[in-house]
Amino acid sequence: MSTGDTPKTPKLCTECAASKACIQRPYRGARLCRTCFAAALEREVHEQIVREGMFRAGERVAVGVSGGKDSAVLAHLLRVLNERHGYGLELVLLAVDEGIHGYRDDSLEAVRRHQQSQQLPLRIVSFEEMYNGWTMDRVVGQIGRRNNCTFCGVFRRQALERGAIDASADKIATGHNADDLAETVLLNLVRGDAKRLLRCTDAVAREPDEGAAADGRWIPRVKPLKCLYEKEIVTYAYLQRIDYFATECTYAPYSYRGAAREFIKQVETLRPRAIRDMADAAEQLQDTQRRHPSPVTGGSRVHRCARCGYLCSQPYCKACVLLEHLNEGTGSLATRRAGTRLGRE
Ligand SMILES: Nc1ncnc2c1ncn2[C@@H]1O[C@H](COP(=O)(O)OP(=O)(O)OP(=O)(O)O)[C@@H](O)[C@H]1O
Repeated sequence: MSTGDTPKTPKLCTECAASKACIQRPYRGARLCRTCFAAALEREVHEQIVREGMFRAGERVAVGVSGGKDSAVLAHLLRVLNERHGYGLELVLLAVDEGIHGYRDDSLEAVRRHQQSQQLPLRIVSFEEMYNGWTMDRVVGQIGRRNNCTFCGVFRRQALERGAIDASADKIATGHNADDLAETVLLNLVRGDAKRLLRCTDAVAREPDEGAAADGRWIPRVKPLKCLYEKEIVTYAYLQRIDYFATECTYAPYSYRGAAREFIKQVETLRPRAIRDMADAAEQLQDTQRRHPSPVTGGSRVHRCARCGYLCSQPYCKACVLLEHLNEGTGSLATRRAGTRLGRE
């Protein structure tokens, strides 16, 4: 046999030193086998939940599910950990139908399959019902493909909030992972939004954000998967045979976030730690700001939107401003003016 044909010895798991490693963890570099990896990931998410004091016994938690990998894994993990560690939570799946034909209708099928496999109650709310017939397909029909993600993000945030209130939930859990957080840090940086930069990596939202409250209630949001890399979530889903909808949103290629994602993926290939380090840097800045508060990054005054009553930092909330523009046929101007005042008022 020539040297070129020498079979490679499989790398063994650094934890048990017995089985073949299936993944190299991007942050600390450990190579783990299937069993040790799944155990480590579940332990880390549990530790994160406990460390951050994410939940209290008896709470009803609305798990935001889109049919994608992150929220499918989140729903699975919360159910498993809730049973294993006796958190005492009541879990309910909450899906928002943004009205994107050929994307959300298919991914909602995956959500319905998750409901069956997880045996959890499911609630679906839609843009069409909440925003007077404005599905994302209609929004794009008016404003085109550029900037439509702004509408989707603002409306979805409020839709999740309203759905959670209808479900009498105490918390909203989302499947944001470390890659999502790194993208958000970068986007806030390039937008020059120092306030959001400091709080965008919180595992538990500490204060209400735009659109994040109604009827005097504020439902805190939690991100139990914030330290996991996308690659780890995909591997875990594969190992646990969690099925999910893998197609990208029809409108994603035109988004600003898409550019940030590509950049971060490139950086990750050179330095895998970079993803977690970006979020850690934002957290360190936040710690410094708490010790030495500055007017630039301090909390903004929050009050009720004069139209719908949701909390906002401007006279009207962003959802109302965007909706008003759509109704007047000036949606493409809206992203420049969102958060200021309504056209006629
Ligand atoms: N249509 C939706 N309905 C309910 N929750 C949603 C919806 N879209 C997103 N979310 C929540 O917000 C999180 C982050 O959403 P994002 O748009 O970044 O999708 P993602 O990173 O592809 O996540 P996923 O893999 O779960 O789709 C999701 O994990 C989920 O918890």
